[in-house]
Amino acid sequence: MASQKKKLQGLVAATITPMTEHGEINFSVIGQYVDYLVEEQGVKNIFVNGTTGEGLSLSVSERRQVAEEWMTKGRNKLDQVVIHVGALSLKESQELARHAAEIGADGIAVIAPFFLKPWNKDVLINFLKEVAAAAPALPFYYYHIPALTGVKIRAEELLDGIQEKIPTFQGLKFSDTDLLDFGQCVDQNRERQFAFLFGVDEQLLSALVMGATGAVGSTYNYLGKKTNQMLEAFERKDFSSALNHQFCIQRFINFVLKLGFGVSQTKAIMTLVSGIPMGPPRPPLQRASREFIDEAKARLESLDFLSSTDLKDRNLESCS
Ligand SMILES: CC(=O)N[C@@H]([C@@H](O)[C@H](O)[C@H](O)CO)[C@@H](O)CC(=O)C(=O)O
Repeated sequence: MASQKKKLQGLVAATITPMTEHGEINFSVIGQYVDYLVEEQGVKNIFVNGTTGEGLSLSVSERRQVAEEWMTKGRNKLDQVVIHVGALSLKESQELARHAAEIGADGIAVIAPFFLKPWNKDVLINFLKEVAAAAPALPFYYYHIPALTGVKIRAEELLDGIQEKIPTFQGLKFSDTDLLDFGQCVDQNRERQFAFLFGVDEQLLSALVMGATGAVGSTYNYLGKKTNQMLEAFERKDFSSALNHQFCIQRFINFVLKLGFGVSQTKAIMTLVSGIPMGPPRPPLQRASREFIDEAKARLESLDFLSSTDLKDRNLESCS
């Protein structure tokens, strides 16, 4: 059985994997990155080697090293470190799960295999169960991201009876816009202590209303502070403020989505906002264009999401 850890809640930053200009992992900035998340963004939980972390573009050896570095640098600073160990190969996934347990991670998450795909719920559960069994003391999270995996098995269906099959099952990371599916996951499991972690940052407020217990996302790397203000407003039932915060966040995400937004752009924005070099993404992804960076920077400034000192006076639509 999974050891009784504190339930994962609040914001969880889906960490970026920093890289050098030569495409190697830049371990040297991870310590600084931890401090930035904790001190500047108020985010103390991380999700390592997921989509944003380009986990599936790294070798198994690199994934192990990245996980170790976050564990080492996060010790006594972070609350929880969840490692994504999903892979196409069950063996690799199990190796990564065992490794996560060895280094003292707080949980593991797994996406559905996306090349030779599971064709129904039972087949998917069997795969997940084999991975979870490799780390029997670690809380297990299913990472539902159908737009990227192409595995469209509804999360509601998957959760039905999952704990009987996977005793360490602890929660769901739901990266999809289907709030009916998400709401039903919460509604049908009310008596269980699952974590329901929403993964579409621009819609988080709606998911909170549906019962999300936390959120995992890329924007919490640099909009964590802002999103925490929304969570606090929601907590004190100040829904009007919570909505203002969400709209503000939406203004930015909507803007970059229209320009074309993904992991490469997240790396560029994080570099801009934190000052920590995140480097380029790994091919096949291409680095964000100069035009994107300039436009995103101007938008961040106009929304007051960049801590430039001289901008306050000419702020047009400040979100602070
Ligand atoms: C498809 C995707 O990358 N979704 C992001 C969101 O945080 C997303 O960037 C954000 O909502 C903006 O659309 C996360 O759900 C991904 C994530 O948590 C991860 O990196 O594992």
